[in-house]
Amino acid sequence: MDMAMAARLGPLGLPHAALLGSSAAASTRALPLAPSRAPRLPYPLPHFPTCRRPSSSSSAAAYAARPRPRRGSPRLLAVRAMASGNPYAAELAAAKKAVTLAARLCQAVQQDIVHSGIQSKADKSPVTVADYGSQILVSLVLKMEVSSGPFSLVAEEEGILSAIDDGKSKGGPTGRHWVLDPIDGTKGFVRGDQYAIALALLDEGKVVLGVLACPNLPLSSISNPNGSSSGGQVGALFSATIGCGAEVESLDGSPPQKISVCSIDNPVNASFFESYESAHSMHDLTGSIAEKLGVLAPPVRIDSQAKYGALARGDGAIYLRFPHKGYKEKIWDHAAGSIVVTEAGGIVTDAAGNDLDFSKGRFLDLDTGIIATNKQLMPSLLKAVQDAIKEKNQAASLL
Ligand SMILES: Nc1ncnc2c1ncn2[C@@H]1O[C@H](COP(=O)(O)O)[C@@H](OP(=O)(O)O)[C@H]1O
Ligand SMILES: [Mg+2]
Repeated sequence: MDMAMAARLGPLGLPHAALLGSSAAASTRALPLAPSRAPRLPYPLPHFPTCRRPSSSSSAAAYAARPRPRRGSPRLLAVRAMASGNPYAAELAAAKKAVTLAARLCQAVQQDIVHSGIQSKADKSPVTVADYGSQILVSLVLKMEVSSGPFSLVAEEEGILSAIDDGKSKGGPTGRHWVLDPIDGTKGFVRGDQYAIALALLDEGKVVLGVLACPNLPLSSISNPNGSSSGGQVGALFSATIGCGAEVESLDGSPPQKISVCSIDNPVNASFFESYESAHSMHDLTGSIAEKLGVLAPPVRIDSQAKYGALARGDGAIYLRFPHKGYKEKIWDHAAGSIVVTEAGGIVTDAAGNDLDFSKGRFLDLDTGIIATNKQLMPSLLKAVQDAIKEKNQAASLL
């Protein structure tokens, strides 16, 4: 970090109120890091409906039933479990608080970028401030709110200030690791379009919790192809915990609503999401997959894991992601989004139909692509994907 950047961040590396702007500074105050009155628990419990009990044969049930290390006082764990039935309730509440704060910072910076036309001058410093500031806020809130056990954060930004040096963690198959993308969809962020603050928790190599703050996503559903709003409330916070389903609420704090993927079983009625950036996903291949499947609607191209959120609440039926050869997917680009979709009843796999494996460190061990849809469409989607890839490879071998 250079000195100019350090000066723009206040003490402790927290973004200076002047940088946030008066409204953002006021809203930061409205969401205090510590409760103003002494509650019986050190954090407010979220209003979760009791978790559904996964069937005993499911991997979620086996996972939930495994012996787990003791974290926090036994009394606290008991109170938490009785109150919500969600063993990760405290972590979920902290994660929501963290990304909501980070989203407010990002919103203020994005407005500055869009209004000042900074992007055309190739001045990257506001993006850097939002990226680093978002990570600092999330890191500090998690540390303050979930203090038991060692703190491990796998994040996109590594080694900025000591406050976020935790982002260096390598992740892996054991222990607990927070996984953070402080601004996912940076290109969309700079353009004034969609982006997300994505935070997940890995426990023994599995994603057990995910939250996605999508400040520019309409709260109810996407009403036009680039994901922007044509009126109505904007700013959605998706969340999911393993075995407990997925929810959406407004970033301003409306009560959470359960969400589920669409139930479309005929591809003719389906639409599909993909990256806005053709450099991130091969639009020619996704077009060919859609054609083989019989999808008639044009692709809905939006940036970031907002796609996973939109899919999870049924705004569209399919998400296709096929990076160009040699690209290695990062765990922070998919951890939060994938659990939001699977807990909403969807399926997320690689192009061969295998579950994504988040236990291998900072990267996902795959190089073919990622697909997501509902259970009804997945078999025919997989076939279309494999046929399209085969055709593309054959065409390439003839060149
Ligand atoms: N060549 C590439 N192929 C695939 N993904 C890429 C890429 N270059 C960057 N990305 C990833 O794509 C993410 C954005 O995904 P999407 O296309 O869905 O908006 C980026 O996240 P960041 O913006 O956090 O860096 C980045 O991690
Ligand atoms: Mg990203």
